Amino acid sequence: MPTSPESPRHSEWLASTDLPTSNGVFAMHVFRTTAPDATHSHQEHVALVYGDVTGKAGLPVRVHSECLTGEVFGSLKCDCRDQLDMALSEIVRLGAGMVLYLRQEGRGIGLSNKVRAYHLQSRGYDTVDANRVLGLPDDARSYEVVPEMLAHFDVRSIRLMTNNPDKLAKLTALGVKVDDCLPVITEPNQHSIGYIQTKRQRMGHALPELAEEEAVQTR
Ligand SMILES: Nc1nc2c(ncn2[C@@H]2O[C@H](COP(=O)(O)OP(=O)(O)OP(=O)(O)O)[C@@H](O)[C@H]2O)c(=O)[nH]1
Ligand SMILES: [Zn+2]
Repeated sequence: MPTSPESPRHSEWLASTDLPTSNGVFAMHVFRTTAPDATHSHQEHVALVYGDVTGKAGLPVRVHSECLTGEVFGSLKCDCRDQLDMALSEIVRLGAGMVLYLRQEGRGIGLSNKVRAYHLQSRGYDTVDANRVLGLPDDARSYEVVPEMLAHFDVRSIRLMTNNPDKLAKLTALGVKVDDCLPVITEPNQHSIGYIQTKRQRMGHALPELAEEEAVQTR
């Protein structure tokens, strides 16, 4: 997936190191958004790479958006951390792949807006309507850095680890060659089941219909 020499670059490679993790040893590469007009400019994004990916076609790739509340604090309101863990262990099982970790907190609306949306959700709004009440888009993410990150490793095509058809459409529109999608389906708990149902019902995610009693009970 070469980026054309005429197209503006949105990112640059900055640094890399080996990173031993509970799933195995990954190579961590840091990129920075550079284009002045790019959404979330000057953010540092990460490619977490496992195995030999150079020149590969059909490489398993998870394009993952930052979630401080779930991934750092263990919030049970979403499935982001479970999806990240699932993607990392699946990539290791498959022998090669990468997670592109993009700093687009709260589907791109930022941390404070996401916390405002959570406050509205505690008053009964779902995740889509909470954003709308705040005058924000349902999904403000952009993925311009993705083809450039993939081109850095000369990745030819990917198997996209997602349930989200909008993410697939946006990546394809940017020239990313997606051979197929690999589902990333997690087990809901009583705090996340409404959020996961909203993804299915209002955002078109390819997820199974769930009954409330299927949620894992937590404290
Ligand atoms: N605005 C908003 N963002 C949320 C909420 N819960 C999680 N997020 C953010 O949603 C992003 C993850 O998006 P999802 O739609 O869950 O998943 P996805 O990556 O688009 O889809 P998959 O690839 O199938 O996982 C992360 O940036 C989270 O911070 C919420 O209630 N409101
Ligand atoms: Zn989350």
